[in-house]
Order: sequence, then C-alpha cells, then structure tokens
Amino acid sequence: MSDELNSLSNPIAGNQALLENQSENETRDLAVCVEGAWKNYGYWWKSMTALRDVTLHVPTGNIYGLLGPSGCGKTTLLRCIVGRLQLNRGEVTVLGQRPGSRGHEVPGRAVGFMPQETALYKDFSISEMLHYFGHLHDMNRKDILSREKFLLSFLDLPSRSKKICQLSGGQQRRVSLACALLQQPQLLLLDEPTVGVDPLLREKIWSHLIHISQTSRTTIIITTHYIEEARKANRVGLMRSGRMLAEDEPSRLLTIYNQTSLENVFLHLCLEDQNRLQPNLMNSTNENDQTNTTVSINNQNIPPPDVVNGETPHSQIRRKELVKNPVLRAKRAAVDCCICPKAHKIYASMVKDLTMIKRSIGFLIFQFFIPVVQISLFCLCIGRDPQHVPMALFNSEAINGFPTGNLSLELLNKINSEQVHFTPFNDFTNAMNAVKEGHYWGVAVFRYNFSQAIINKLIFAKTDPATLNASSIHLYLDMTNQQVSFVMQNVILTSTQLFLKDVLSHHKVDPALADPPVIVEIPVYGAKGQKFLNFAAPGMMISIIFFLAIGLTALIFVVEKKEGLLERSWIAGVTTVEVMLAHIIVKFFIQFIQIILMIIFADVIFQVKIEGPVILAMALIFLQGICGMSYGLLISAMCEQEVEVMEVALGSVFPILLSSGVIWPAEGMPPIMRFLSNFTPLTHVVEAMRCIVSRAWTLVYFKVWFGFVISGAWTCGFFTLAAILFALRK
Ligand SMILES: Nc1ncnc2c1ncn2[C@@H]1O[C@H](COP(=O)(O)OP(=O)(O)OP(=O)(O)O)[C@@H](O)[C@H]1O
Repeated sequence: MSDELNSLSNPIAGNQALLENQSENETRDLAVCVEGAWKNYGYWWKSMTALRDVTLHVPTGNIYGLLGPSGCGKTTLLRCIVGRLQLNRGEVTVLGQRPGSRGHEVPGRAVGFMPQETALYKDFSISEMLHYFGHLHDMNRKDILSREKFLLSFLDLPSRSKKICQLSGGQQRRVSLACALLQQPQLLLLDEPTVGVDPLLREKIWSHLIHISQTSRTTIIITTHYIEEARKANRVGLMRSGRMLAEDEPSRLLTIYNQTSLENVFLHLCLEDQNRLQPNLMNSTNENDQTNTTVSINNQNIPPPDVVNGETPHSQIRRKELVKNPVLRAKRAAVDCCICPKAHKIYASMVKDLTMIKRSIGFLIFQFFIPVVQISLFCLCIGRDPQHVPMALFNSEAINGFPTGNLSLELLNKINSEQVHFTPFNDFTNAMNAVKEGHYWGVAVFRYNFSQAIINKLIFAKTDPATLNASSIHLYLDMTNQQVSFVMQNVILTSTQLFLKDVLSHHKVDPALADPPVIVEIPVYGAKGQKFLNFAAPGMMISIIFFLAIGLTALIFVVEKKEGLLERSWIAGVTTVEVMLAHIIVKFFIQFIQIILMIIFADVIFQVKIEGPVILAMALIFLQGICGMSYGLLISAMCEQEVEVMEVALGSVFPILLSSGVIWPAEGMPPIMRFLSNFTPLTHVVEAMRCIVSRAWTLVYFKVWFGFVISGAWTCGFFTLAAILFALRK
C-alpha cells in the first residue's frame, strides 16, 4: 500500500514502476494500452506539445473516465487511440493491435466514436444518419432497423424522419451518441457524451454503459467535465497540461488522498502539481534559458523533450519498444493507400452522397447548367469577328464633286457596312479629332483624284509616286485594339481587291490580274473560313469540366473535414480511396449529363462541329473531369478552410489555363514557356481534344492516345498525393 501511495504521489515514478512490473497476462487483458505517448501539433519550427509521456491502461470490459480541464489533451489522446492521430513518440495498442494495422477493425467496426463536435450531416434525417453508419459497418437492414428502434427510445429521440438540423443541440449530441452505439462495438470512445443532457437521461446513459460493459465486455473510455459522474467508472485518469497526473480506481483515489469527492482529489493533485511547477518555474525564469514547455516538464523531473527527437529518460527506458516516427509514418501512409477498397463502404458513401444530392435538387440542376451556360457564353462572346466597327471617312473626291469620276463610291459600296460602318466628315482635322477622342477606330481618306489615279495605275500602268499615292485609300487607325484593327484592315483589303477586279473587267482587262500570287487550296483539315472559336472551343470544354470538378470536390471535402464528418467516417473504417471512389461514381452521372448538355449546345447550337467520334471526345472530357476531382481532393488534403481552398483553386486556374494553350496557341509562347507548358495537366489533353474535334483523329494517332495517357497519369498522381497527404497529416 505504501508503494502504491508513493507511486500516486509521484505519478511519473508510479507510472514507470507500473509499466515495468506489469505482467504479461495483465497486458494481454488490456483493451487499450498507451505507453510513453508524446504528441506535438504543428511543425518543428512552431510546434505545440499536447501529450507529454502519457501512459494509460484500460482493462477489457472496464469503463475508464478520462478527466481533466479544457485543453489538457483528452481529445488528442482519444484521437491517437482511435488511429486518427499518429504519436510523435510512444506506442498505442488497441484490442491487441496497433490502430490502423492491416485487418484490424480499429478504426472500423470494433470502435464506436462520439466526437466532441456533433459531426452529423445536418440535412440528413436521424434514420438516414444511422443507416449511413450501419451500411459502413456492413450491418443488414433488419439489424439497423432494430438498433434504430432501441436507440430512438433509449435516448429519448424524436421521430426517425426528423432532420438533424431541426433538432436541438442536446438532441443532436444524442443522435451522435446513437451513431457511436449503433454497431455495438467492442470499444466505445465517448468525448463528453453527457453535455447538454438532462440528469435523468444522464443517469440512464450511465446505466446503459455499465450494463454493456458488464454483459458484453464492452470497453468504454469516456471524457467528461462532470468529474463526479466519473465515480461510476471502474478506473479514472486525471490529466493536466498533457500529462497523466494519476490513474486508478475512483474509490482507491478517494482513500489514498483521503478525500470525499473526486473533484477534491483532482483539486489536490492539481495543487500538488502546481506546487511542483512553481519553484522550478522560478529557477528556470532566473536561468532564463528555457522555454515554457521545458519548464513544465522540468517540474516533473523529466528533462525537456527535444521536440524533434523527443528524447527523455522515460522514453529511453522503453527505447526498444518505440519506433522512430518519420519512417513509421511514411510506411503507414503508404499502407493506408494500399488497402483494398471494400464494396459495402463504397456503397455506404455513395448512398450518403446521393442523399446529400437529393436534399439539394436545386443545386443539382444548377450544376447541370453551369457548363452549358459557360460554353454558351464562351461561344457567344469569344472568337467572333467584331461587327459595326465605326470609322470616319474623309472622301475628298466626293467633297469636290467627283472631278475625276466616282470610283471611290464604288469601292465604299463594296465594304460590308455590317462590319465597318463609315461616318463621312467634310474636314480631315475634325475626322482625326473624332478618332483621337475615341469615337471612331480610324479615318479612311480618299484623294480628290482617286478615280483617275486608279485608271492610270491599272489601265495605263502608271506607277509614279503621285499616281500610287492618289490611287490608294489612306488609313489612319487607332491600333490599340489589335483584333478590331485587324478586322478593319482585312475587310478593306478584301473589298478593295473585289473593287479592282470590277474596274479591270469594266475596261476589258482580265480581272485575275488583281489576284495575289497565292492560291489557298482545299484545306487538309478544317475549313477555309475557320474561326478562332473552332480553335478555342475544344480547350474550353475540357477546361470548364476540369475546373468545375476541382472547385466542387475541394469544397465538399474541406467542409466535411472541417465539420469532423470526414474524420468520423474515417474512424468508422472508410479509407480515402473508398470515399473518393464513391464520389467519382456519384459524380459520374452528374458529369455525364453535364458533358452531354455541353456538347449538344456547342455542336448543335453554336456549330462547333465535332469531326471525330463524339464518344471519344466525351470520354476525354470525362477523364479530365476525374483528373479535376483528384486535384480537388489534393487541395482539400492541403487546406483546412474554405477560403484556403478558394485561394489555391483560383490561384491555380489562371496559370494552368494561360500556360496550356487553351486561349492562345502554344506556338506564340517564348520557348521556355512552351517547354514548361508540357507540364500542365491540360496542355496535351486539350491538344488531343482539338485533334478529335477538328481533325477527326482517333486513338490510333499519337497525340490522341497520349492525351488520354497524360490525363490518366495526372489523375493517378493527384490522387496518390492526396491519399498520402491525408494519411501523413494525421
Ligand atoms: N489541430 C490542432 N492544432 C494545434 N493545436 C491543437 C490542435 N488540436 C488541439 N490542439 C491543442 O492541443 C491541446 C489539447 O487539446 P485537446 O483538444 O486534446 O484538449 P481537451 O482536453 O480535449 O480539451 P476540451 O475538453 O476543451 O475538448 C490544446 O492546447 C489545443 O489548443
């Protein structure tokens, strides 16, 4: 007894002695065994230690009350036990194995976890929520319904069809508890299950927990702020500042510390701890060479941990049992990615995704039409020739009463007024001023003897400078808009060529003389009047689906992550691969309809003719959509908040779009950019799409199959990185 007293008054020494003397039988009978656990949050340059050499032993079939003030590390410890967080140092054994080891059902069916936050899908009904977890645990419908009936009445919940968002905070927590109890797990981890519960129901919950621990040997770890209710536990652990102050049966703690309540025992231990801290704190402040972290550790006679190496005498004792963390984490991350997906978990995740979609039909319809609206706007606004371009006209020949003929009028009649619209001016200076003020895109000037000069040049072959000058239209252009000035010049040049032919025919000269010595034969691919739209539309179709998939996937996963929903599903045993596969399958149908609608609009309404197999074009767009989803998943693995997702997604949209030759041909880029553009996820896929759409190429052509290969490779790359990152960021 005196040994025990010693060990309790000196907790670390006590824990150490306990560890060293533990018999093998006892260890085997432990449902949860945590030894020398160290856990840091953050990175080495800014880390925060949440657990400091914590040791915890929970025998099978026991109720363990984990007590301590807010922020002492209870939730962190539970998340380590359940396999969601990896320790920086130390070892956790749950139901005989390391959590997350192959074939182990922790995380999975063997553990029921009720997190502190509600972590429920707010638009689901109570029944849908229970069915989701039931399907994840591979329970059949009959079992789910019978458990649902029991839990609804036991936890005093309203109708099964009531939506979670319509429940009070306390009722939502009880639904959360119901989800944890649903599959009758071997191990129950409940993070403050009795908060917001009335005393009668609290009593009922405790009776049930005692009942299942006695009849089914369920092991229960429960954290609570109501210290006195933990008296019903078989064992309690008292934590403070990431350390375990004491761990024993409640009655023994009361006896040892000669107190009447656990509250007082805890107070006593805290005071003792505080007294131990105080002198060392002073010392350390005087020495002025230690951080706050090291101070608190010093006070327990434990030398400061090196955050990176985590070395302490205590951990050195068990050095052989502990495994170096970074290698271990990398190995475990790789193993996480290689777990074979299970059909029932994919099914459960799919039902969950479909239920979410069912709850927001309006948003679903909106999703169908986003690509249609985008491609329509693109086809309407981009790539068409500018029309009704306003130009000023100073026709000196007309002002002077056509002294040498009216050929200038004939030429002006040839210019399509739909494209260039002339406004006549009687004064050249006024016309120029109007251009300078931005009312017109330029001035076209005819000399007073234009008609005579044209005849002299064409019929009498006069080529003196005065004739050449007078027989030309002089254009003074505002060239600030390249596209507008290009169209103006092009229209005037083409019309002038037609005009010259007319003049030649009129004077019985072969009009072919006016043709330039270039003959554009029937094009190998495409049509003679090919528009910019035909070049850009294939790339846009790919880009629209790609970027839409990025945004939606990243947002969905980050919201689920932030609200603890993803973590809860992971603890129920779902892997990232399963979640993602379910997401892709459900999104398949949405994307399928999006792609069909987009192609119908582009092809039928906006005449972007798809010369090659439509199925091949659709398959490529679809594959790129999956690539976008994988990239979205990677973004959600990196980000914690929606705003971060928006920043990363938007920040990558333009660089990818601009450098992949979607908007402007890659041939126009500087050599270095052209080389770099090979490494965007869009460049080769867009090129393959153009080949299918404009050249009618199929998979036998290198550029087409290479596009498919590149899209698949980026998809696998993003997906693998996301899965590893999710596993590593535990
Ligand atoms: N993701 C995180 N990143 C950084 N620090 C964290 C993170 N989660 C918890 N912490 C810190 O770790 C310490 C322990 O937190 P934890 O949530 O485990 O405490 P707790 O005992 O469960 O508190 P409560 O009873 O209020 O839930 C706290 O100081 C907290 O600020």
